[in-house]
Amino acid sequence: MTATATGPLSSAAHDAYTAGLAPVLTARDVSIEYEVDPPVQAVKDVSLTLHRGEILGLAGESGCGKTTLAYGLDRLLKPPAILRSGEVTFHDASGVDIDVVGLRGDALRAFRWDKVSMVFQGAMNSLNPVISVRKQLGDVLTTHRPQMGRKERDARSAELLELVGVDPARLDSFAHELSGGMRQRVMIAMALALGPQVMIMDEPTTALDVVVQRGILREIMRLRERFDFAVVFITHDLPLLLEISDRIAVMREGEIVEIDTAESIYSRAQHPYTRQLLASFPSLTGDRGSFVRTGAEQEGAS
Ligand SMILES: Nc1ncnc2c1ncn2[C@@H]1O[C@H](COP(=O)(O)OP(=O)(O)OP(=O)(O)O)[C@@H](O)[C@H]1O
Repeated sequence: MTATATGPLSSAAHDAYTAGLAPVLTARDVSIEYEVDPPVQAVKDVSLTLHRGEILGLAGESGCGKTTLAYGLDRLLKPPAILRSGEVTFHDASGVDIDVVGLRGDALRAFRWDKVSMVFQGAMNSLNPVISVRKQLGDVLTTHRPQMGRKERDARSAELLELVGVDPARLDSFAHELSGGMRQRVMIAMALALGPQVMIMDEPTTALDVVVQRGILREIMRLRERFDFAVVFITHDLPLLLEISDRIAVMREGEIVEIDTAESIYSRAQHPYTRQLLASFPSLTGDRGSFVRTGAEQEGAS
């Protein structure tokens, strides 16, 4: 039995877990290709439901298609990438379903950031070095909330920095004056700015040292509790995903081969590839425990 023939493997515990949850984003049979020579089928017939308020971890080795899928869900694909087929539906909190693939122009711009925001791989390096944090946060608000006055924008920007654990006095700082951890927190503040219902985080902390990474992850968990957005969290770091995710989808060569609760993936993985992936992290037999979820240790300086 292959995943292609049967769809991803999952357990009865998974079905019980998802039964009571409301979907916020649904992908059906999504296929994405890079039109190069020869063409690369980066995502093959992926179906996936993200539920309101959940953290879904996307695991799999480099090149398996995680980033491409994430970009597809948020309509951020650029040539030579093309969404060959499939549907993506956003189930808005208002009760309206949005056909994401069909969005064009202003409707597409309003959807991105407003409904689904993204923290990119290496995002901390994409802050503009010659523009203050105030202006960069302010620009997101000016573009998407044109009715906001300057005072209101400033207040919201300060509030956003506070939310991500950065002193609002930093509003007048420039990127080069901030540590890597702070810059990444500012990027998360930007992603939070419009109160999205989904945040896609692609390796958001990989470039940071472990202590700073932990601090930021705990912040994301706290914010999720408070604002109830769903998170698609992408990383190679399976041990980390096991700690922070409600569910984990395991990708291999463009397909999701297994999707289950973090608990089931950890203790009862069914797919040989998932087991192989788990076995490749010796730390999983160690004592990393529930460090992020419990926040049991002191947050480091970041
Ligand atoms: N611009 C491109 N042109 C051609 N092929 C590409 C392009 N970008 C990605 N690919 C290919 O698409 C496949 C999926 O890549 P993708 O970056 O989505 O994987 P990933 O799992 O996110 O990897 P990583 O963890 O290294 O970011 C890979 O085979 C990759 O080589």
